[in-house]
Amino acid sequence: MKFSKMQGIGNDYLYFNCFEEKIENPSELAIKLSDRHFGVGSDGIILIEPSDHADCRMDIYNSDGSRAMMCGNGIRCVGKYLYERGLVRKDVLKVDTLSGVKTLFLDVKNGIVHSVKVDMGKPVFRPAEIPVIFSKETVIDEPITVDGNEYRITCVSMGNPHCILFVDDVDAVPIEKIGPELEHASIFPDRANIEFVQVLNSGEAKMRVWERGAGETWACGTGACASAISCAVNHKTGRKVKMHLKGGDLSIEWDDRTDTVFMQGPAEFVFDGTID
Ligand SMILES: N[C@H](CCC[C@H](N)C(=O)O)C(=O)O
Repeated sequence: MKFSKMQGIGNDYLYFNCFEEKIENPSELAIKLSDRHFGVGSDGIILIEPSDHADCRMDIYNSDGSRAMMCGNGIRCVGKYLYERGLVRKDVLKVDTLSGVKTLFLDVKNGIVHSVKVDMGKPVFRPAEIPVIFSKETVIDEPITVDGNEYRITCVSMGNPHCILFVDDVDAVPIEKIGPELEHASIFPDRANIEFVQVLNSGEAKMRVWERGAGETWACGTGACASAISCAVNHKTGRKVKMHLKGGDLSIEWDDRTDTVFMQGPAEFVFDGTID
């Protein structure tokens, strides 16, 4: 099996070209290969598959083997992979995912994709569709108690579930303790990605993420979108936010006319490999 290791601001996955390879049990493979001591080391694996209504289909599995609906950092890498490995020769692409078809706008110079802008679709606030078990119509700055600890949360789906908490200092968050407690909280029937956000000014925020099925990662694209939206709905920033993550920055814009969220950021190859 051939794979390409790629990363989007430090959120690293192993990519398999399923136009050429057949992957039998991706969940088991994700667990085995993601291990940073006994495997290749990654936050999960991503399958690039044929599609009859898009340029390809993206299927993502977290490092714990769970299948996810969408991956923001991953889809930018898929766009770069398709273009630079010659599967497509255009700079506007459609990638199908379990949360619908996304449109990608590639910034190409001399045949190299320098950054990718993704139409991430519309945020979803209805608890039943996130999903989160809550009695109100939205979960915006709501108090909850988990394992005896009080939190104020904002929940939104970007095709996958996100729970955002605002903090004064992201670097001081005991993420290894709070992350899994909230990821597995009973109010999240499908678990959730947990983001901790420190607002810097009306156009910038710093964040850390405890990802569902992967633990703390260096970045989460859907999480950056969910965090920027949460900043806006809580009146802490405007609708254009530069999100500073451990692995780098993402530019997020929530269009007030179309309700659409755009995410722009880099995508990089690390190395190609083969597995016997
Ligand atoms: N852990 C996520 C999937 C990966 C998303 C993330 N890496 C991104 O860039 O959006 C979930 O289970 O919903």
